[in-house]
Amino acid sequence: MTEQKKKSGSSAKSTSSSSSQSNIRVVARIRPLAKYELENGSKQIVNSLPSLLGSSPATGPTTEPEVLEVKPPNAEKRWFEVDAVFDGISTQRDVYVKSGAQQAVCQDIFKGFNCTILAYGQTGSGKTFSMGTAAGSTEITENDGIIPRATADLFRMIDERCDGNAQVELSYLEIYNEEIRDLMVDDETGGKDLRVRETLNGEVYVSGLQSLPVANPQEIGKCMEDASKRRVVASTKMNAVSSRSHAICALKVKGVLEDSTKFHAKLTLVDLAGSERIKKTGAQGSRQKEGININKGLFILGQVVSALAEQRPKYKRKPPYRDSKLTRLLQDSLGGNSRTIMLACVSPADFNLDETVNTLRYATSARNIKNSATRNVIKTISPEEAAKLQRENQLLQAQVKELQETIQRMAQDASPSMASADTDSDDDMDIELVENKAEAKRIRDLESEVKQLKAALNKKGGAREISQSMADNAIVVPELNKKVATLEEELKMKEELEEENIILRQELEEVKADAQSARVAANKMSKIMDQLRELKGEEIDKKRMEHDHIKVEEAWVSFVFQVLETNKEQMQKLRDDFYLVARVVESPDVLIPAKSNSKWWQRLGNKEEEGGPPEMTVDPEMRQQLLSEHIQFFNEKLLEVENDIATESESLGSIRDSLRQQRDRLEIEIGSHQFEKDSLDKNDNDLLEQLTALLIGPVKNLGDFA
Ligand SMILES: Nc1ncnc2c1ncn2[C@@H]1O[C@H](COP(=O)(O)OP(=O)(O)OP(=O)(O)O)[C@@H](O)[C@H]1O
Repeated sequence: MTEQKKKSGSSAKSTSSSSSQSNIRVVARIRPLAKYELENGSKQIVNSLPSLLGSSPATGPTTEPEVLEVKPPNAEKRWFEVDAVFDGISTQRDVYVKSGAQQAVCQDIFKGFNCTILAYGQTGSGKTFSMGTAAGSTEITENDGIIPRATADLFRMIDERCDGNAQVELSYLEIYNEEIRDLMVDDETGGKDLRVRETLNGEVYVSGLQSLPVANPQEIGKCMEDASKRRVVASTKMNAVSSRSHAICALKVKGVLEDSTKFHAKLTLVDLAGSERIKKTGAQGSRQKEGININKGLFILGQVVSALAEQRPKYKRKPPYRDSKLTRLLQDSLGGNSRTIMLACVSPADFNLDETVNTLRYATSARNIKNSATRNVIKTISPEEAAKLQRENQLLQAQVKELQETIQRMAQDASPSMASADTDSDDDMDIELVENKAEAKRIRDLESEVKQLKAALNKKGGAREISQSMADNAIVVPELNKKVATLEEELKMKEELEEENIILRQELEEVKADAQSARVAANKMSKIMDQLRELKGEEIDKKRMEHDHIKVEEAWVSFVFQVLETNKEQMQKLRDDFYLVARVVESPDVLIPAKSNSKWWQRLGNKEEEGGPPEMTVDPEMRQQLLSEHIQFFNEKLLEVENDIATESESLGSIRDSLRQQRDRLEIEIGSHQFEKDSLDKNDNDLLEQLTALLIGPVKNLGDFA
């Protein structure tokens, strides 16, 4: 069966409805660290905070908000509040029950509310895992996601509450590269590039989308299994089986409950393609084009979410539903006639920090979106009401009969005059008899009118046609009135929007002016930074020169030191010589070695001879005297020189130490100045960029919007 009008949910005319306003329910799921994340050394930085109320067993949706903590290694912690948080050890059942999905399927649908369950998040964050695909088997297993659980519960409830008196129809589509494809049929049989249409009362539907009756979860499982094979998936660096399209599965349910209440509702299950950084996924060629289209659709979705979530009346704007197929089809789920649960899936790894924070930001703002879900139910009437209506009906039937008889009589009364009007020749004669020609024309016109009336009355069902047209008018008039009211409302909204537009433009101008001053400030800052860098450079050069100078001085001191050391050695040698002489003088038997001690020879009163002093022996008395005299002389001299050297080397040593200290200090100073300079170089552009983004970003956004 082809679904001609895939209504987006508003109640049909015959349906009595009551509407309820509720916020979108947002839950978050943190999957365990993936293999690729473990391999690249990622750390877990996203965790659920233990609930103040303790963890309750999964018996129903959570009633108090829960918190999720993001703790980046080098930045401040952040917290996000959502309706429920699931972590790496949460089970598929926990998610189904505590998110509220089970309640939507088992209760809300049977109250006649449209429900949507939508998974959102970065590529590879666990959307498909959480949503799952319908299982072909009867048993639900631990790993089955929301879809198989929902379809199993749906049919169980139909058995319980409708005694089998219900019909379910399934449609399944994907949006791939901004093209809608019917996943229930092969491409060759059509189902490609389907159009989104809108009825006069604003209901959105996909023209030509198949909607197949299904009798049990297994049939759904089979259909979805076939459909999943048609869905576009591919392997990327971040997910071996990455969904490259947004998939929307809808189950339309209608039936009669145990108390004879008729209801109809739609359960929409959405598995979005994941947002992705093209660089991270390594997507190329057609994969890259897919990625861009995926991101575009999700970007518009983000815009719709933020427009709907805006709390400040001044900044409220019309959600841009029409800017993408995805948002047009989700129009009822976001801010419309549906009870909606949004499942935000995130990775726990520091590697995906930016994407996780983005997803959670959207998630928390989506919690502000208010939907107005309408109950699509028809209450059956009481026996008293039925009897009253029956009486009214009989009365009406009698009136109709009476009217029909009157009309018939009128038709018969008209017949004799018509009989005379039937012959053209008689007519001509009568007209000739009438003198006043104008009068004759009037009579002829009247006669033709009567003729037409007679024909209409005699025609089978003529009376019914007339009363039908009256009834139609009765329907058309209120409808026209309704349309006029809608138009008036739209006009009012338009005027309000125009007013808002003017205010926004003024604000835009103001922010633009602010941005201009921000730019000037940024330029100034850049110049100051240049100067600072220059100054730092100069300071480093100065310190370097000082350092080099000290190094030269230190080298000189070391050199002097070395000279002194040499002197010391020579002194030592002198002392040795002296002792040698002393020994010679002491012993009468030892001859003075002539050449090496010529000075001593002279000191003994001898004259220098060619070839050095001859070997000789000396008078012992004289020798003794000389000995003591020279020992004393030498000792004094030696002591003097040794003292000098010691003082000299002590002061040189302390000079050298202080120079070393100065040099070390300068090296440290140069190092820290260099580091500061490098940091200035590195942070300069970042700072400027950040400042510009901070001050100019809002203007850009406003500019886009304007
Ligand atoms: N809670 C979880 N527990 C265990 N494994 C998980 C969990 N969530 C996701 N995974 C695994 O992580 C991988 C990626 O998950 P999934 O395909 O569901 O991501 P996705 O968000 O649908 O990605 P894409 O947007 O690229 O389609 C899969 O191998 C899946 O089995």
